[in-house]
Amino acid sequence: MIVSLILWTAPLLVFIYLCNLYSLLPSKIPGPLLAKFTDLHRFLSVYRRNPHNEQNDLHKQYRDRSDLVRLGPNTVSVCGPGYIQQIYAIDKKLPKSDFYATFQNIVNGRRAASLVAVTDEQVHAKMKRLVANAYALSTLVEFEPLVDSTTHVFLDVLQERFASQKGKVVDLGEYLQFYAFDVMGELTMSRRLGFIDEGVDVNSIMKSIGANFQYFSLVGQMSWLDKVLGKNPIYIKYFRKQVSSPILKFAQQLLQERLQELEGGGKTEKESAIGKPDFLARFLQVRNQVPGTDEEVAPMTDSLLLSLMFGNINAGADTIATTLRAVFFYLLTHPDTMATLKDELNTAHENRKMTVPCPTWQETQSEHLVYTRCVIKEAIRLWPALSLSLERKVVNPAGLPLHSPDGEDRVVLPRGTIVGINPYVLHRDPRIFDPNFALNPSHSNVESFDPARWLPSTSALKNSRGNTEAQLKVMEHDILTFSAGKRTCLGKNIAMMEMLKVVPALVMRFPDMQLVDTSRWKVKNAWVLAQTGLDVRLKP
Ligand code: HEM
Repeated sequence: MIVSLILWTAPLLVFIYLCNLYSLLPSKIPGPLLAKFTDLHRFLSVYRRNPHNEQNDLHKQYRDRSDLVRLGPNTVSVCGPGYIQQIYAIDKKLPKSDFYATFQNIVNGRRAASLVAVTDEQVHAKMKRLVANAYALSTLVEFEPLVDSTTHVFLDVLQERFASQKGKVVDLGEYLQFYAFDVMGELTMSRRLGFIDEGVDVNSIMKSIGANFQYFSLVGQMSWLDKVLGKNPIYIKYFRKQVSSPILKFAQQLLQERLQELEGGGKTEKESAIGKPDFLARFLQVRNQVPGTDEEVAPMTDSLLLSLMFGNINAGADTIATTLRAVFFYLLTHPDTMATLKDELNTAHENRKMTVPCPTWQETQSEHLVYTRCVIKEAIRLWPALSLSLERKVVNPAGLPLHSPDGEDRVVLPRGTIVGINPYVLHRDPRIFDPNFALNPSHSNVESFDPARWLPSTSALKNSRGNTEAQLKVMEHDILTFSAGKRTCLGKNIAMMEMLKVVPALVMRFPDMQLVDTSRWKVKNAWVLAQTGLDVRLKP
């Protein structure tokens, strides 16, 4: 009996011993037992589509011992005040992990990485130099009319199809996604993708992007899997379509049309091709200006143009849709917050401080819409659209030193470690987002939706929580929804503008909207923290 027990357990012990050798991490970093030996732990967590909550629970469980939690043999999740700088600051020079490489597209048999997915930092720097201007704050004013026009169509369609019939229910979550995709189509290539008008997922574009996120978020946990599956050279050579995604096909078709205008057309066509206020025109202008031989920038090839267009829609549509769904779910389940918001919007409108239905970007930044900004800020805190660890790889042979805020807990993560912060988890750390936590640790409100936490102590609003400027600054600095450092979201300003326009527009147009049934609200994390079941009566 004892012999057979030894025979059975010996291979297991050898396996555990070998795995431990493979693991690079200092043993003092706590975490689940399985994560010590294999990435299967994090793979299964994403497979269950609930890694945000599971990782949040792990950090809560181990917080007394460490701000670091082991998610795999060489993967660490970090949560605590002050770590964003220690990991994402530009001088840390940590490249993105192979998780992102799985997100790279295949165009004509070759990898075509979008800005988000490129892992070679030199290639990224060259690409970014080419296009950063197109995303600058100064271009917002030019993009504004494109957002406004789509918002007007959106409101009219909702009115006509749903609000005009008392009691009719709309899947607002789905329509917010139609809206977000159409705005990105308009901004990128001056063409709505047709979702709002048709009221359906045209050419299954949304479905296909959703399926990509589901696949990549999963294989990204064991990135070698992608090399034997989707990026397998034999599969790519013999079985994969030249251009696989419907949105890539659509973008390719529009790119060809625009290139024909530019190359074959007369003077006016050329001017129109390059003079449009969209991203594609800006990218084409760059192509006209920058000679392809300059070593500091990447040549603007057709394939790069396509990747940039695709990247915009991929990065900017589902993220905004998810955030807008969260905003409306929170508003509709928090009547007091909704009432305060309506009050602010009505007062601003009556005092001619806000254009209706869409406030201008300038108006959204004014003191008259301070609570509106707090609502969005609180939604992106509790519901960061991308809710997996934003992984980076330690490449410095000396490793990456990390220390707790008081400097007492110090660790050096060895070269080869994958380290990251999950915004969903960080944003629930009461040490950062509940300034009263130190005084009253058993009554933290960090998990509740409370826009007033962002109001300064000087605010005249009656429900101000009275946070000091210094406390607010700490909170602002630890918001990671749009990432940080040199890989920060380039579309952040555009995203904020879009949300700060459409939320007031919807609330003003449909002030009596009601949630039909909260039990249909379901959440699945495929990197995008997507929800379904936001059924609403716009006119009860
Ligand atoms: C609520 C909306 C959005 C959220 C939450 C969001 C979030 C993010 C995050 C977290 C990253 C970095 C990922 C990482 O570090 O691993 C990122 C990158 C990026 N986003 Fe966004 N995004 C949003 C909207 C947009 C929009 C509207 C656009 C385009 C107009 C856009 C374009 C990009 C691009 C180009 C990058 C890559 C930047 C680089 O690596 O240099 N995003 N976004």
